[in-house]
Amino acid sequence: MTDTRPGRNPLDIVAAALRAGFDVIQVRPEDHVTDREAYELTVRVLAMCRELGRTCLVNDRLHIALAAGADGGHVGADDLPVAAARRILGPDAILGATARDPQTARRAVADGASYLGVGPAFATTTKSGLPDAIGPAGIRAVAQAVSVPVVAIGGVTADRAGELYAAGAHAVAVVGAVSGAADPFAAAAEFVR
Ligand SMILES: Cc1ncc(COP(=O)(O)OP(=O)(O)O)c(N)n1
Ligand SMILES: Cc1ncsc1CCOP(=O)(O)O
Ligand SMILES: [Mg+2]
Repeated sequence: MTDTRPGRNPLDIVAAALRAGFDVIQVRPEDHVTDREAYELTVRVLAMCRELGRTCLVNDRLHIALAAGADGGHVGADDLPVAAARRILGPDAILGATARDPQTARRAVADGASYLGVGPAFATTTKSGLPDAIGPAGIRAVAQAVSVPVVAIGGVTADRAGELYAAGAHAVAVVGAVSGAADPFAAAAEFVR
């Protein structure tokens, strides 16, 4: 996931992550990023993904996903409802939804989510205002409740990704462990390894 915090260089980090072998990039423009900036970032990330046959999603701002021609989007509790997001993106797009418990997860899938982002798996400082970490057990509870892929998110490090896969995660989503690393390529490669 892109890191648009001041002082970070999202494009360089995306390039490193793709070179290391990440399959999916989610463009996640934070609130201070204008639509124009988010669109331009998405167009550039999408071009990098297309060159390598990787997938590009856009968080929250589905109009930008559509305008840029991205593969889909992701919505959470403060964003468009999943069913509305599905109507906007159409039947074939990838649509992720955030869920922290089995009930929300089942509802999101019934409403059209094609994968679920589940967390925070562990404590994180990347996003404020999050509930307590749910740990591998929380990931397992959701993974057992649905048949779509579960993506564990929040405080994920390469060291701890294995616990999440063992709990039923299909993938992990990462911001800080790659973007905050002294060597983002090496950090991303460690995840892939
Ligand atoms: C893969 C994935 N999982 C969860 C989220 C979080 O979405 P949301 O809860 O809407 O929070 P923001 O990312 O919008 O701040 C995600 N983006 N991706
Ligand atoms: C957007 C979001 N939602 C739950 S945790 C999180 C941030 C993930 O970032 P990091 O990988 O740095 O903990
Ligand atoms: Mg959101």
